[in-house]
Amino acid sequence: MFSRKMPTVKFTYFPAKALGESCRLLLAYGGQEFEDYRINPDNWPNIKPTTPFGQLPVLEIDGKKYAQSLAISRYLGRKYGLNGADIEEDFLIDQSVDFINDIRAKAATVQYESDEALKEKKHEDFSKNVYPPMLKKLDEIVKQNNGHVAAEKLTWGDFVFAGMLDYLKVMMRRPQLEEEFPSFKQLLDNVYALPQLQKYLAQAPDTEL
Ligand SMILES: N[C@@H](CCC(=O)N[C@@H](CS)C(=O)NCC(=O)O)C(=O)O
Repeated sequence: MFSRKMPTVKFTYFPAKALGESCRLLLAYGGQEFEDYRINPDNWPNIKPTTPFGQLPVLEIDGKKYAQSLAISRYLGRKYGLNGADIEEDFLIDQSVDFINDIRAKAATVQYESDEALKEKKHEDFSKNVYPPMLKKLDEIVKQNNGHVAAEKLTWGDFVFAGMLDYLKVMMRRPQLEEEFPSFKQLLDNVYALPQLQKYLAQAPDTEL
């Protein structure tokens, strides 16, 4: 009789949701026990050289390291049956996730601008000209997919959106985003109400982003 040893799983990220939360949520969804290692940012210079790309998050399964938040989310999504039914659905999930990541990247150019005057100027410009059409498009996609990012069903792409939303809200300075777009609230509810997530959510530290 073979007995399969449970893998040792560790997920390392900063003490934030941001790019890490979709992975944590997916591990919880998969019923995978894991060490939720939220590093003290003071230790980052020591940890950085041990990571595959000098960045976090990093997932470790029995010592093997997996990097890049979206690649990890896609991998866990496939592992736990949250991918598409065929390559057409997989494409639609990837397409929406890439678009969500485009929104994040735009907002990050403002958030991480070091020149304060330029930052404010950019924020004003993006709030008027960049975010509204992107958010409108995402709203259309989520409405067309009945509260999901693609394929009219729960996929790993929904976890990417749900995990990243607080980060987007802070960077875009739009705390009322779900009120502005009830479809986003529907999507969040579709993820956060999942029974598989309740144990994780009950003990996860509350972080702003
Ligand atoms: N494309 C990467 C980006 C990762 C990334 O930018 N990580 C940031 C934190 S959110 C980081 O590690 N920053 C510290 C550094 O680059 O030294 C991913 O999605 O995982």
